[in-house]
Amino acid sequence: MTIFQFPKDFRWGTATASYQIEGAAQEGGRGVSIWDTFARTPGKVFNGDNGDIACDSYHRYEEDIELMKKLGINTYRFSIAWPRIIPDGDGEINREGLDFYHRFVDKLLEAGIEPFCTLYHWDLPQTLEDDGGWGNRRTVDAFVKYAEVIFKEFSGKINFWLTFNEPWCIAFLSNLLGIHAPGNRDLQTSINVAHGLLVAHGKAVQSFRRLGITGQIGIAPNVCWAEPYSKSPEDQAACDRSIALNTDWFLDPIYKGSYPQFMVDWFAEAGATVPIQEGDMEIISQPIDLLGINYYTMGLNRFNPEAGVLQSEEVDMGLTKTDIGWPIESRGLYEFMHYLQKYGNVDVYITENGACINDDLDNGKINDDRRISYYEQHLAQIHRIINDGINLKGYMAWSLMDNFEWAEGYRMRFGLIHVDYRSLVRTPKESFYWYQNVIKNNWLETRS
Ligand SMILES: CCOCCOc1ccc(-c2cn(C[C@@H]3NC[C@@H](O)[C@H]3O)nn2)cc1
Repeated sequence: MTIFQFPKDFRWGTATASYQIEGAAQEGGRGVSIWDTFARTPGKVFNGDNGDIACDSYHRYEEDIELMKKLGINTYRFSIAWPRIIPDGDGEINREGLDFYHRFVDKLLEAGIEPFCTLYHWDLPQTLEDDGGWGNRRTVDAFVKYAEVIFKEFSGKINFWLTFNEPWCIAFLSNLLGIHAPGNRDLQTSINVAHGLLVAHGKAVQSFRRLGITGQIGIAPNVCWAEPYSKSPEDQAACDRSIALNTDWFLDPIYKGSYPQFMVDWFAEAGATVPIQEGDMEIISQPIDLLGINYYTMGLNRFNPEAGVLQSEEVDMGLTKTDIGWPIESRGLYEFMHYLQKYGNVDVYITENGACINDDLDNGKINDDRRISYYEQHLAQIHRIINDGINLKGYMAWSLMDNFEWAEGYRMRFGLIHVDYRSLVRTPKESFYWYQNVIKNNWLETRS
């Protein structure tokens, strides 16, 4: 048994997102999002599941906050649904939507829990997608208007802000691979989306500074750490492309004011170019205060000319996998955090980390020992990272509770709390009590 002590001001939290937990999709003046549309498109989401009810957190948020208090977290990452605030994307403001989030945030603050707010966690108003989505500057301007409404409403209540969750998913998973909403499958479209969201990010940060909003603002890329299958230059290059598309493609423009040239050249070969307008890169590279990092797994990659636009394929490493099929390898988090140092020792929060383990109720308990093992391994890496002097300031487990896992629907469960989707009864899993103990002690006690 080993004890890993964490810094006294380390933030312990959990994370969720609006479309995945709220439900009440046709209530409170909410408009239609691209995920409402995508989920209703036959074949896009497992079992035809959708977010109409989800965990019903729109109505049950007080119960959720009681469970957060019981867990002992001091930070809670959530997202605001743009379609609740400006239902048609860039028109009238919906006061009822703002009032819902005021009630929610006030309850969090009452419970002594720091709100950590994501402005955009994938639920784009459908009207804007109908008019070209993130590739249309109208959407960029609409996002800035939405962000300014939220900043002015919640300045002083919310002090931690993220503009976008997982830009790689927004751009490439959703517009090149077509696996998430809106389901496009086009390289140029995905590059246009990536650029549009980066400009929107930069403009929102400019507004944040101009309006004198309290707190810190950043963005939350997801990590795809990968190592080469062999020492061949081709396999190493395939690895580099895979990592870069999740990380450098977004963080180079933000921290360096330019895209990674080797990737720009790679896409040019494929006939796609970045639609940069005069002044864009200066806007995108506004200084930010923090980074959210979402880590789940890592890959072993090799060159394969048939393997998609990156010509990079993952090889099965024979590692234990979670129930969604992702290899469990916490070392990738450690390696990635050192890779990230090329942007400087910036303040980082792990804004998502967790395991899909589909254990169900067994005599009223959920003995999700595999999830405990996953967290134990990854928190041990977090401790190593902090010990190496990297400014890792906090950790948010994905997720507080089981919820709508996008194209997987409700079959994939990431929660510390089990949700019965018929009764909506919440049941803390054994991992909930394990994490509760880590938070109470502010140390990790490994079992081996
Ligand atoms: C066959 C080709 O496959 C390509 C990869 O396909 C995927 C699918 C899904 C993901 C994915 C899902 N999550 C968890 C979410 N993060 C944000 C939060 O909302 C969680 O629900 N992270 N990454 C990645 C890649």
